[in-house]
Amino acid sequence: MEEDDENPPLAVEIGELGQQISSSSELSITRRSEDGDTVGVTVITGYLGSGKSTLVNYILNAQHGKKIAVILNEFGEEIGVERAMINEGESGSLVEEWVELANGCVCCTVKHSLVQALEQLVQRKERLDHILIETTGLADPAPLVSILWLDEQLESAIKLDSIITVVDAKNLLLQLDQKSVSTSFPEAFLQIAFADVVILNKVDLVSPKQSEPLVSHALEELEKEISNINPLANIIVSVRCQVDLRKILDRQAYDAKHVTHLESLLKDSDLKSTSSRHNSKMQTLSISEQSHVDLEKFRSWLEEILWEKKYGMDVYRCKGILRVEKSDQLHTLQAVRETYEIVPAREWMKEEDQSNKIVFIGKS
Ligand SMILES: Nc1nc2c(ncn2[C@@H]2O[C@H](COP(=O)(O)OP(=O)(O)OP(=O)(O)O)[C@@H](O)[C@H]2O)c(=O)[nH]1
Repeated sequence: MEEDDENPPLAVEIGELGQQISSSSELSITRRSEDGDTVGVTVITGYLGSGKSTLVNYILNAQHGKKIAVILNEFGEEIGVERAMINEGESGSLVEEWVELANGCVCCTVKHSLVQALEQLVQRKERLDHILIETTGLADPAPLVSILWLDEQLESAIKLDSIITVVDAKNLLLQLDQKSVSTSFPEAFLQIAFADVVILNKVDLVSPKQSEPLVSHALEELEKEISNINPLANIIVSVRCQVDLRKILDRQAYDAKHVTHLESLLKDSDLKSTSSRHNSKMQTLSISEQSHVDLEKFRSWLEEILWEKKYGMDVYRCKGILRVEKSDQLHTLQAVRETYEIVPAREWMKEEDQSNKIVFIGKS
């Protein structure tokens, strides 16, 4: 990139490779912007070639009036290839600011770099509304989540907004059937299991020579397969990732005070436990229980499951709504792997079903 004296590109120096951050408490992203707002971070994951870059480009070029920065991380690329791009909002014009992420996979080797890149972007917060992180080959977003999903009390300047998984409609079933080398599941499973939103992309390539009813049947099957893996994810069907941005940005999927992400739990009084036909070990377990829970006992029980794997369960994702003893507040439960949070969200409404509802997504 050419340097221009008057308007030099902002290249962000990133820390050394291999510097690991083991817990979110070591992080230093604690500055709050002057107006007190936090910047939402959306993690975009998905199988090779599913359409992640297409989505990022679509978001950057859309006329949404938001200033959005993107951090790109491509495993195995040369250092210097990656960049952060910022959409200047109103005009929709792109300003490229280069954030050079060191070579490596976000989930293991460049966490520190990522944190620094985020800090650099947040420092210039007055110009930013949202940050996208596009990842490649990220089978397990849990470590990333532990970086981004910070407690509000830490006064973080950034906030995990949601995890979006882009899925290739033509190849999904093949990808689910693939043998995995590094984990006990093909990575396509894990990416869907962790997603808050699944974009079922490339639907134009699903049986294009067949008649319309057959195509919609094929799509229904795909949606069913995704729901079997993760019944809590919102599924959006797309061609070239042209989606309604209101459905993917500002989801606030991890914001305890924002319970819309748990709408499906509230609505669905009859959640079913499921398992994917492609890998019978990947399961969803749903619990619905009317009695109030003792919060301390509940925490111990949950910690036994998440931390001690007491019942042999390996939980990737868990969401729930709790009816807590001696409280008129609906409490929300969120867990990603071992990290969990239970927070009072709002008062129960008289007309709603005041049951505890919990969904576990995982193994065994
Ligand atoms: N036919 C069709 N092609 C698409 C669609 N979406 C994306 N593509 C094409 O699929 C190819 C891969 O898309 P990318 O956006 O680069 O996918 P990616 O997930 O970023 O790929 P990697 O970075 O390699 O993981 C490109 O040639 C896109 O133009 C779609 O909905 N339909």
